[in-house]
Amino acid sequence: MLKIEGVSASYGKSPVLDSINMSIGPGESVTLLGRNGVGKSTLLRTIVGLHPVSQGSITFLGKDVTQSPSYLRARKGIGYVPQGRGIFPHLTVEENLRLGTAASEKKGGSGKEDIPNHIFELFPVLRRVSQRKGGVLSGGEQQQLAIARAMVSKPKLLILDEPTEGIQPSIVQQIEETLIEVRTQLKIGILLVEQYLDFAWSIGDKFYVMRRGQIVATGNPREADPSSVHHLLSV
Ligand SMILES: Nc1ncnc2c1ncn2[C@@H]1O[C@H](COP(=O)(O)OP(=O)(O)OP(=O)(O)O)[C@@H](O)[C@H]1O
Repeated sequence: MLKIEGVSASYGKSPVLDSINMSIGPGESVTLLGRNGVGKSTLLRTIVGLHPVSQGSITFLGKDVTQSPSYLRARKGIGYVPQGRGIFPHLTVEENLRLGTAASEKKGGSGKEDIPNHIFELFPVLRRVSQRKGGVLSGGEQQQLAIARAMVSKPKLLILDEPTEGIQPSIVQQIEETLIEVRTQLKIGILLVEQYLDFAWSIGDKFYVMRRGQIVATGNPREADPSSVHHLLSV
């Protein structure tokens, strides 16, 4: 579904990504691990079209999207939940969700469409707080809103940048259960950047470890030895 081949990127003259190769099959769940500053968020930003690549290609559903603007990638089915959530604090939960419909390909993106029912089934708490402003929600509720907003446009691949950052453990578990449902019931692929290894392990079909802009290991969490991954993440 997503293929990244030889992707490099930089900030000015500083190289950040160095010949990254990665693939995600339909409905597959992939976690990207790595210490702070190794380039994980930058890689996600190149996939969604918010940062240019200097070399290599990104193919989504068989089409080269390397040069496509981010709104077209969203319409093709790439949903994105950025680090820090990126919700609109002064808009209500419902308004935030309606903005998510603007990325939808079929509806033409007027933003006036109904919020699909399955969103409130996946995130029951959002129905209860639908008229509250995004900014007054708890951290966990804001994260659920950010994920729900990306889901409104019915993505085929959902990309999440550290969804558990700054969230209390009980809510982490809720988010984990929601993502498992997204994958198993809705058959949506997931690419997840995560520092919290247990969470990454329970969700992923495949993992990649990044170090200094390169992929240094990949494997299946069910077969890999977690201690060797711990080691890679600690050196
Ligand atoms: N806008 C920017 N301009 C210049 N350098 C940047 C910019 N954004 C990130 N960097 C640098 O690029 C490198 C990779 O950053 P990136 O945010 O992709 O890493 P990360 O692995 O996601 O880290 P974290 O886990 O802390 O979010 C870091 O050295 C960072 O300082």
